[in-house]
Amino acid sequence: MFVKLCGLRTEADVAVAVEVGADAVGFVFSESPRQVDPATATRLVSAVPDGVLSVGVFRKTPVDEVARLAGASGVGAVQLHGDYPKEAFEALRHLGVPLIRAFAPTPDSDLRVGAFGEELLLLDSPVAGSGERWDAAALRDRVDGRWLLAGGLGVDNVASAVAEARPWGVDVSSGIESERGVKDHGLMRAFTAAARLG
Ligand SMILES: O=C(O)c1ccccc1N[C@@H]1O[C@H](COP(=O)(O)O)[C@@H](O)[C@H]1O
Repeated sequence: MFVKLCGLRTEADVAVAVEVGADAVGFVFSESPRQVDPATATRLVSAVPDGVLSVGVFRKTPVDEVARLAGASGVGAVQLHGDYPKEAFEALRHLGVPLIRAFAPTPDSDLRVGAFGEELLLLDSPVAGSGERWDAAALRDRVDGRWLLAGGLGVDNVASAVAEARPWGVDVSSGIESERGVKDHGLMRAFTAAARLG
């Protein structure tokens, strides 16, 4: 089970994520209570060791700005969250890093991994980063391959959510916080362990 811990803001957050065995860590570049400025992001990315994927998370940021920020910070992957069209993924291909297509699925969504040229699909609740739980059980018959489940996951529900939806991995932000934007290191550890129980 691939585990991504998202919205990290301090070096201590990164150190704990690495220690508890996260596969990926996310840094939010766009407007959010978890936003990190470019200099902080660059510093945090450089603290992520080989073998752990550092992901730059973007929502509503223009694509040329995404390219500039991702390139300058050295992130190992780019997550485009929301309504980015296929052309946005094509425009970022030159960065040479894996792209993650993240959105809230509707009955009409194209759920084929790679449909927009992405390496990973991330299916989330309607309001990204809100901690809102949603019913993802029906997805297990609609999507397969390298896809991450996100949205309202926490220590108490991640194992059952994984059993129901059968994702390749999980992603979490709110469920590992003591307050919005502040990571709880105990919850980061407990979440990572719980995600891998099933
Ligand atoms: O976490 C944010 O503030 C955020 C901002 C902009 C785009 C995506 C964001 N987070 C993503 O939301 C889910 C986690 O949601 P939850 O808080 O666990 O419900 C995850 O994909 C994050 O990358």
